[in-house]
Amino acid sequence: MIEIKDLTKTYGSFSALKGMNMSVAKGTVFGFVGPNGAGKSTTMSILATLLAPTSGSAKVNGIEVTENPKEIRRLIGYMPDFFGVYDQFKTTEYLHFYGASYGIPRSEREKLIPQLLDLVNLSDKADFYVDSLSRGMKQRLCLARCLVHDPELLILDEPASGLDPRARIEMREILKELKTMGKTIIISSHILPELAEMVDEIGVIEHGRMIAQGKVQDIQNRMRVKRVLHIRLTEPSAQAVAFLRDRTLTSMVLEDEQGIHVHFSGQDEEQAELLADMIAAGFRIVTFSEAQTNLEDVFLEITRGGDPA
Ligand SMILES: Nc1ncnc2c1ncn2[C@@H]1O[C@H](COP(=O)(O)OP(=O)(O)OP(=O)(O)O)[C@@H](O)[C@H]1O
Repeated sequence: MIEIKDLTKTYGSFSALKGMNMSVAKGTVFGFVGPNGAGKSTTMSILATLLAPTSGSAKVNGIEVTENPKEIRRLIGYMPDFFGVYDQFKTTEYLHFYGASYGIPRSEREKLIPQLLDLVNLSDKADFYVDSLSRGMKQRLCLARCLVHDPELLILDEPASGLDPRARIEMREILKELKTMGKTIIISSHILPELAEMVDEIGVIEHGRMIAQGKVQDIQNRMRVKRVLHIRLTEPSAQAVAFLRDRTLTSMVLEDEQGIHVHFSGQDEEQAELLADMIAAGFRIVTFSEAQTNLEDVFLEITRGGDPA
């Protein structure tokens, strides 16, 4: 659905994108993550045909975005990170306005708009002024606006930003529904653990380059060069700490009231060996577990610098 190759964007002498590569298959929900200023919005604006790239290629459904922007706009629904919502309109009028802009006849819009309002849980606000909606409701209305022409691809720039936890959950539920409808969705966010639950793939962008892309689990596995092990013995043991510090695959061995925490750079086999060796050495182990890493840890690990590959 999306194929980006060597995409660059410079603003004056500043390079916001320095050779972006990214591909997203049809039907995928793709989480676009990266620190502030990494180039997420720039990439999304180029895909949405609102910004011209400096060089490189960005295709949606095989069509170069710069060559046929009109066709691209039929294919995509774009939700920017900042948007205005014409406060003097009522919710229904607002959607009629956008529907009409896409050339959808009134009779069709009359059927479509109640369905869209239902999808984004705003049916009870159909006759309210946009001005009177809460921020979360306005975000949902904006999402409905993106769906008016039934686009295949949704480009959502931080759709959950500024929402309270409850409103974020509501937004997540709507996105899940859109996924089941077969839409391809690119969503940028800083709320990474939430993203992990709903995306099929993530792409991590830093300093204008994609530094890791793949299935959430694969990236997590790749990044788990260092596992954090937690070992609790029947009683604190300076010998166990010394034993662990002596091993080649361990680092940062620390003991606190919860037990011993140790960074471990081996894989499953070596981890099993470590446990067996500790038991053989006579340490009385109560628990030996691996701390779960989540997407937040992965993100921090990756963006700490360097290419994880
Ligand atoms: N119009 C512009 N003129 C000059 N620099 C710009 C312009 N737009 C963006 N930039 C710069 O390009 C870089 C990438 O910005 P972009 O908005 O794409 O980042 P982002 O990853 O979306 O960040 P955030 O998470 O903060 O929204 C930033 O350093 C930004 O300051």
